[in-house]
Amino acid sequence: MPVARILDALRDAGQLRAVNGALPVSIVDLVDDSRRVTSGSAFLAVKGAMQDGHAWLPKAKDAGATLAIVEDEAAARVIDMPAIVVHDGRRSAALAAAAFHHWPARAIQFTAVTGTNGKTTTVGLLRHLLDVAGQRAASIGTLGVLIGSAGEEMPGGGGLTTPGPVELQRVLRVLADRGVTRVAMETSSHALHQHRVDGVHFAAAVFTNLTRDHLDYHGTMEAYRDAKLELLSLLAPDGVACFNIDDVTWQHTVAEMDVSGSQASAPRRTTFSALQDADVTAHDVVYDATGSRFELRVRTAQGTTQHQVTLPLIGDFNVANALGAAAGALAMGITPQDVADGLSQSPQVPGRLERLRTEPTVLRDYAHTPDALERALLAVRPFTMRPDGAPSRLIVVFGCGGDRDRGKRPVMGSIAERLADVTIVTSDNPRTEDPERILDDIEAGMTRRDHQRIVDRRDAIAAALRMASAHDVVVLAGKGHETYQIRGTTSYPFDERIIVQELWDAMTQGGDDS
Ligand SMILES: CC(=O)N[C@H]1[C@@H](OP(=O)(O)OP(=O)(O)OC[C@H]2O[C@@H](n3ccc(=O)[nH]c3=O)[C@H](O)[C@@H]2O)O[C@H](CO)[C@@H](O)[C@@H]1O[C@H](C)C(=O)N[C@@H](C)C(=O)N[C@H](CCC(=O)O)C(=O)O
Ligand SMILES: Nc1ncnc2c1ncn2[C@@H]1O[C@H](COP(=O)(O)OP(=O)(O)OP(=O)(O)O)[C@@H](O)[C@H]1O
Ligand SMILES: N[C@H](CCC[C@H](N)C(=O)O)C(=O)O
Ligand SMILES: [Mg+2]
Repeated sequence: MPVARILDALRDAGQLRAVNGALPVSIVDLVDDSRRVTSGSAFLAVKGAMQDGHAWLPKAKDAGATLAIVEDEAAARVIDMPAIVVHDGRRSAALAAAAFHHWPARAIQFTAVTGTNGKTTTVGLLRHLLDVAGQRAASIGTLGVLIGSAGEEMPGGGGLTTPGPVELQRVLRVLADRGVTRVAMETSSHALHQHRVDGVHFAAAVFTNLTRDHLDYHGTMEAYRDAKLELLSLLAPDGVACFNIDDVTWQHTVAEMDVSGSQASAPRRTTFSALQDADVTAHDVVYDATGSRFELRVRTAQGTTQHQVTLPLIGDFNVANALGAAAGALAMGITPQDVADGLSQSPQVPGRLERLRTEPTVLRDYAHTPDALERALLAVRPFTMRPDGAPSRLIVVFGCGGDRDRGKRPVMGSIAERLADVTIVTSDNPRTEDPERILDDIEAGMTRRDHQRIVDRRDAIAAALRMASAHDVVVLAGKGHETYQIRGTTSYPFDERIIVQELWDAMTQGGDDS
């Protein structure tokens, strides 16, 4: 790939500061991690959240890198490495990667989904809606890269909700080459703050909700919100911002935009709501143990239309996610009737209130924030019932991830004991923290003292299964689709679908392996 193409892209974006030494005419690869350098590649040194990539320049050179892209001119000069010097390493990473992969985003129309919860579910619904409307669609997010309504898995994404800038452009190139023309993408606050998606212009951006998470990284809720709102600057000129106005933050944002609405800079926008007047709304919602039924109303300049939806996803929050997906799909030109029909045939989203077995009902769910845990437990409560109508029990097994926002732990402890009949506090992904201390943090928010504390998550699940009677509901919260548990810096196999099956077999076949 000619280096001139990268130089042009950086110059056009105002990022090029200087060129040092004799640059190679072409490079074979472009990477932002010295561990991925191969002979003849370019190494992008990024000043990261944890460390400064410039420190890895000598290693990159030893591994065969022939070009450095740096912010810090001296770091390359001192090891005599040809360098392109840029103003902002992070912004330049996304642009250089886009140029290296020959601007794959130009062949694709994008919808972004951001918010604390509901992103994975919403991009899954969008992928399905766009695909059944006849457009080859993919989604990128926590579940990886999935293509088509059935969600064919494609390797890539690097295990992040939003891939890093270099990986993202690589993935987009593969998708474009495979004929994908529509992509629904989770855009995390980390990604927006770190400019991972710069260079992608979104035809629609869906804002789901904003509740507590990631304060370890952003510091305050205001900074977290502002990171999410960075998405507005990535909207295409005629792009549409779709806001959930049942969320107080986004309601305020829309109100502020309405005040400044005459300004040319205000983006086009639509609103969605399950509770109040908006452009896309749900009426007469009826919930049951398999999903919900509602009337979808779509208001446009031409008037309002009504469409019946039978949504096969459990819980009121999934009605909100369906409305967000509907708003995004409508902004992408899908007709309201196709949206309603598509929602009624939605595939399940792995690990989101996913039923692993019945009698007792065991659900695994990805609730790892206070709001998600509350919404998930409230959604399940109506279905805890014996055949004679007497209540049965809601048993929750949950923990909190290590090396993540500590402040959410006691809040989640308090929510669990308020909303579940039995709470078993256990580990999520402890990462490099002491698992017992994480449990201490959770318990600090609990006052009832009648919960169980079982640090080993497999043992905790076994205890829940042992105590559950046929009509009880067990919710395994926090790990959802994950098939591993991170202890220290190692990922160990941990698939709750398999674990529940194994434990159940052991219990019912006489042996108890817990
Ligand atoms: C805090 C954070 O967000 N870190 C992410 C970020 O790293 P960074 O750019 O800040 O880099 P860094 O770790 O400080 O290192 C600086 C530079 O040195 C380089 N390096 C580092 C070591 C080495 O040996 N050689 C080397 O070249 C790194 O590749 C990097 O370019 O960008 C990298 C990709 O470009 C990510 O891999 C990395 O994810 C870490 C592993 C992570 O755990 N991230 C989580 C918190 C995250 O991003 N989560 C969000 C949101 C989740 C959600 O709400 O859904 C996500 O999008 O997944
Ligand atoms: N709209 C919503 N509001 C509140 N909670 C939700 C919503 N949608 C889903 N949830 C809950 O949050 C969990 C995570 O949902 P989902 O994976 O769709 O969100 P996400 O934003 O992609 O999460 P992550 O930030 O981890 O990628 C679900 O398992 C469910 O418990
Ligand atoms: N995207 C989220 C996922 C959290 C999943 C949960 N199982 C945990 O490990 O805390 C994060 O990286 O914070
Ligand atoms: Mg997600």
